Amino acid sequence: MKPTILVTGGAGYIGSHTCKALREADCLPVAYDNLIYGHKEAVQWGPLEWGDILDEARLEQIFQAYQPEAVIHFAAFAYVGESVTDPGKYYRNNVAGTINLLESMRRHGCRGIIFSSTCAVFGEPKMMPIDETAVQNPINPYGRSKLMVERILRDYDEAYGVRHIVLRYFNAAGAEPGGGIGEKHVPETHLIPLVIDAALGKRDKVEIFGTDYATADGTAIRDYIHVTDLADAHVKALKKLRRDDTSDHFNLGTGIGTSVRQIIQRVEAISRNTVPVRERQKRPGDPPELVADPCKALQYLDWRPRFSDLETIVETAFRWHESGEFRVT
Ligand SMILES: NC(=O)c1ccc[n+]([C@@H]2O[C@H](COP(=O)([O-])OP(=O)(O)OC[C@H]3O[C@@H](n4cnc5c(N)ncnc54)[C@H](O)[C@@H]3O)[C@@H](O)[C@H]2O)c1
Ligand SMILES: O=c1ccn([C@@H]2O[C@H](COP(=O)(O)OP(=O)(O)O[C@H]3O[C@H](CO)[C@@H](O)[C@H](O)[C@H]3O)[C@@H](O)[C@H]2O)c(=O)[nH]1
Repeated sequence: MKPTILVTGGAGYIGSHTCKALREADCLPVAYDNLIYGHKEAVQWGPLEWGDILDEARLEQIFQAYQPEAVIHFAAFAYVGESVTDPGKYYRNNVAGTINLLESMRRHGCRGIIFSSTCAVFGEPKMMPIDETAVQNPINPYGRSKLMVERILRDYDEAYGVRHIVLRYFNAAGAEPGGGIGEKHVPETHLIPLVIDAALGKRDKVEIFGTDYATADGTAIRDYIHVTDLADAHVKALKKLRRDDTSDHFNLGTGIGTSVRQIIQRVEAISRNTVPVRERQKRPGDPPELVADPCKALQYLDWRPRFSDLETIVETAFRWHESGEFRVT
């Protein structure tokens, strides 16, 4: 029997890519998603169970039906700006929803969870690159909701023996190299899909938020990590959880920073089109530079990014956006 893994948010961007990787690793991924932001067409490697993590009775049904060996927990709201204007929505979904999930796990003796955290838990770090010892001081409710869950996970480990691996992604990007699934957030706020849409003429321009940062070209620097590499890290984390039965946390990035202008140039090169830009003020709360120190993940997760060079990230994202839709590969 294949091990069953409950994947909350499995119809979303990173969740659907992880379901594919789980299936390739001979697991059965059960996607649990309320489809608020997910896409049922993205669920191709196991069943889709419609449901909300805020719905305790539905969670109970799912745990009874599948008795999952472990949970990979992506379901959350992730719009930083909205989290500032509507924090209650974020704490309820991201924090209260996670507590429901943990309670179901506890009741059913499910003792392992992999949690999607973010580099936003570090706020505006003083030292670059950011390793796992950096001070955690998030500057918006989204980042704080994720940090709260990190703390709650520690308490559940200590009190009930529920083990966790926290994976703090930097900027997820790119699309499945086979082309069947990719990034479709509605509304889209992420840089790479917006720049690609401008190159494809689906938007009239892209806005550059801040051109006077203290960086080489004045625009903000991020660490873009290919979604397929992130998916692989979840499979590796699952193996580690099984093997070691201890909780841990990892920063997931490449260690390489890329500026907004460098992204635009790369999209222009791949699309052979000019991307019209408009220079704007900095977006509030955007740090100038966020780059991971991935050494701990490289050493202890036995993980190597394979698709995260800028060329492959932009190329796979461009091909997927050009075709425009999910399809079975
Ligand atoms: N995309 C990034 O760059 C990035 C970076 C760091 C962390 N993260 C985190 O990774 C996770 C996945 O991000 P993504 O980009 O794939 O987002 P996404 O919106 O594509 O996926 C999230 C999924 O969760 C579902 N969902 C939300 N609330 C739910 C609820 N209450 N019950 C059931 N399902 C619910 C949505 O319908 C969606 O399918 C999130 O937790 C996000 O905070 C993302
Ligand atoms: O139209 C745009 C959109 C973005 N940016 C800039 O591009 C960079 C990347 O922005 P974006 O793609 O929106 O990602 P982040 O704001 O870095 O946030 C993402 O990455 C975080 C981790 O770094 C996650 O926690 C969030 O969920 C996820 O949205 C930032 O400097 C933005 O200011 C622009 O200049 N123009």
